[in-house]
Amino acid sequence: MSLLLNKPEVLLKAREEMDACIGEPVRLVEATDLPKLQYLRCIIMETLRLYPPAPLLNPHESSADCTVGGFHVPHGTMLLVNTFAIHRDPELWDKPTSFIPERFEDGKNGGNMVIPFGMGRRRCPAENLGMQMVGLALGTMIQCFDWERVGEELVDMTEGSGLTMPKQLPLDAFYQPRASMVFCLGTS
Ligand code: HEM
Repeated sequence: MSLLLNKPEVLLKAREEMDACIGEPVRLVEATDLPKLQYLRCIIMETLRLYPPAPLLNPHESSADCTVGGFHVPHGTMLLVNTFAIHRDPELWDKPTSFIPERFEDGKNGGNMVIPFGMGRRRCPAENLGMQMVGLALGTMIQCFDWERVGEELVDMTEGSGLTMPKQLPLDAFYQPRASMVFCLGTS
């Protein structure tokens, strides 16, 4: 949400995709809509690229001698994968620190590695569940509310301390229900 508030044109594009996908009669976004909401998916992937909740994957241990990228890795070596550095490598990514969901459009990402869920046998077993949960939560917020920053200045994206890359300052934003969605939000 913070990244979207700093780039309202991205928020608008996601909203347009959502409205076009759901059509009439208007209803809340559902899990079955998510495969069609490709731009929403790009936003989530770009967010996970910039702010992977596990910037350093769990420590892994090599179970056998092997050679990876020309480096000999003996059996029993502890391996720490720096997802944060891989996702922002300036030799791989154009404008690595910029939020550009379009880089994931049409399934393209320049062949670069994006591994917010890890990889291999110990990768997150709940990747699909995680993507659905985030897709539905973010999708509903985009679909149902109009969002605005509290002032002219951009949302401060400074990272706080912690294992999962929390923001230093919690997000403050103005939001109100969209007139067309009020009936979906319940009034009792
Ligand atoms: C956006 C949401 C999520 C992200 C970004 C995420 C990311 C990760 C990462 C990076 C790992 C470590 C992979 C590695 O070390 O190679 C992991 C492991 C794991 N995750 Fe997730 N996860 C998410 C949601 C979930 C959810 C919702 C569940 C459970 C319902 C879950 C259950 C697990 C489990 C059990 C492991 C350990 C797998 C193993 O060691 O074999 N994750 N996750």
